[in-house]
Amino acid sequence: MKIFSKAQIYEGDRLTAERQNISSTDLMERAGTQIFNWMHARMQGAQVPIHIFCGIGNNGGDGLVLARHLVLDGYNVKTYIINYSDKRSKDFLINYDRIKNTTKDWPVLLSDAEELPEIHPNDIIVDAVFGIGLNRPVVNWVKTLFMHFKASKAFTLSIDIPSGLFVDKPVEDEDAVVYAGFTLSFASPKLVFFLPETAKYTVQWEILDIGLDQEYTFTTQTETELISKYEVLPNYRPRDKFSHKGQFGHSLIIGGSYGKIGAVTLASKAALSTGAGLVTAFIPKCGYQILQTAFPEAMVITDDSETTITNINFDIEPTVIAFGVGIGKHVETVKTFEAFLKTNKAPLVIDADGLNILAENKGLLKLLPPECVLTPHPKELERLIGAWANDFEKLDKAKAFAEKYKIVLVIKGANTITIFNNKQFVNTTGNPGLATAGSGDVLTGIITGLISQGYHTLSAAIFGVYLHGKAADIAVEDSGYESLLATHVIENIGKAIVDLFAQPEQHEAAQQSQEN
Ligand SMILES: NC(=O)C1=CN([C@@H]2O[C@H](COP(=O)(O)OP(=O)(O)OC[C@H]3O[C@@H](n4cnc5c(N)ncnc54)[C@H](OP(=O)(O)O)[C@@H]3O)[C@@H](O)[C@H]2O)[C@@H](O)CC1
Ligand SMILES: Nc1ncnc2c1ncn2[C@@H]1O[C@H](COP(=O)(O)OP(=O)(O)O)[C@@H](O)[C@H]1O
Ligand SMILES: [K+]
Repeated sequence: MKIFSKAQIYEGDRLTAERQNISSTDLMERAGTQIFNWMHARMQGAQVPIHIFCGIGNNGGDGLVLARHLVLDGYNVKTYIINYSDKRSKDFLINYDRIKNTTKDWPVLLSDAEELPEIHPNDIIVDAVFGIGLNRPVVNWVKTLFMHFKASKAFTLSIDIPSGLFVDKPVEDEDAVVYAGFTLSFASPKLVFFLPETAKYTVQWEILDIGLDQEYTFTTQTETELISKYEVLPNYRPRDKFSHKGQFGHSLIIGGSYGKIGAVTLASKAALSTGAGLVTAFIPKCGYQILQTAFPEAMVITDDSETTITNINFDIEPTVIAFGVGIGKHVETVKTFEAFLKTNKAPLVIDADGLNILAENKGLLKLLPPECVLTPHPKELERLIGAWANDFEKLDKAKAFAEKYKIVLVIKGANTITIFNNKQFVNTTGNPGLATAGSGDVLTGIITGLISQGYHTLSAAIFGVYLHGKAADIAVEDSGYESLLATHVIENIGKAIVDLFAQPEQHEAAQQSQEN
């Protein structure tokens, strides 16, 4: 799913109105009505007090449309205008008149923190104070209002985006943002729903289809894409009936050191479980028996050294090479890595201490093959690109770094973001169970296994991150977060692949056809 920028959303609104020959007021009516439908389907007329807080722009206008429909359907509604500016938008004003003509219970005007209404924990708050038009910090009394929402413990439904949250800037004051239980967003989800510093402002979100011009939504190129099953499926490479293992490539996993042979075992298993034709592990001598016993499907080549990688030397022709899991940063390892990079022609996936070696020897970066995959967790990323002040700066620095070295950069975390060529792909699978030893090694193996079969490195990174998260999502159904082991993720890669082709559950299918 595309994540549109603020400018693209405004342009989509404008073009939709023009091409469908409707007014912006009609579009707002659609938006507010969709929210009403969503609430009505869930509330079925329940007389829970609903407090609707509307700003004076179009987000507030959406809130007024919703309020009018709820009033007309007999709901228990109280509407407030948050009068933070006298520059009311045209469509706000039209809907202000419309609600005044609908009910004698006119919206209450709030202009300071003295007169905030009482809100009980079982009430519902609808937050239509600010939408994507927020462009400067909110004034103090509006911040007090947002803190009042939070203190009330009432369920808060935000329209389009939690008020106080910028679409493209970091939050400066955490109290000046609404904490939403749910956000109903138009056009596309907002990037801030997925970033570590701002995801907490909405527990859940959903997109409401307001019928934006389809040509515009299909053809507009976005900087950010949200990756779910429907984005990875078109890149899936089906297998031919007569295919043989020679077609699925040979993965070489270089890594391990004394006490860290498990990392290579996990990565090797993951590569083969994702479909690599052959896997060879290149490890120090001490790991030979361990690996061959733990994972007989893999072949093994040993280094000259007993405990570390000191001399990368092999007589096979790997399709892809992974470097770094469990490898350490021994001076000899760094030397042999440099020598290896100077002659290597195979696509590369670099993880763990492989990344730390790059960070400490930045000259090596220019030796990386084009479209090489790097999979740092946040600490490794910081070592590579330096510290950042906020999530936006992190992404900017990461994009510049990826661009400079022409690499595919996989920033691991709760919503792993893959960066390539100034585009960012935000993953939607995975869960906190993955915060466990070895889960990153498994990801390295999965991505390597995909490249081995002929996936382009970028597709392999995006698809691999998706499969890794999905396998973990399936695994936690049995294990719970706490008991998830990296091994369980490997065991469920198969189910994650099968799930790509699963038909939606009946209720999902019904919901989808309703939305269409
Ligand atoms: N396709 C779609 O997505 C559709 C979107 N729609 C809806 O429109 C919403 C965007 O509406 P919007 O542009 O009117 O902006 P909104 O957020 O209501 O803010 C209002 C104004 O407040 C101002 N302002 C900014 N910061 C401020 C501050 N700190 N303190 C005080 N004032 C501040 C600023 O004006 P300024 O004073 O800078 O001139 C701003 O313009 C969008 O989120 C969605 O809900 C639907 O209706 C139709 C389809
Ligand atoms: N809270 C979380 N939600 C989703 N995925 C997570 C979470 N925490 C970690 N992960 C994923 O788990 C993996 C951890 O990788 P890494 O930190 O390298 O682990 P290790 O070094 O133990 O192998 C990454 O793919 C990351 O995206
Ligand atoms: K809002």
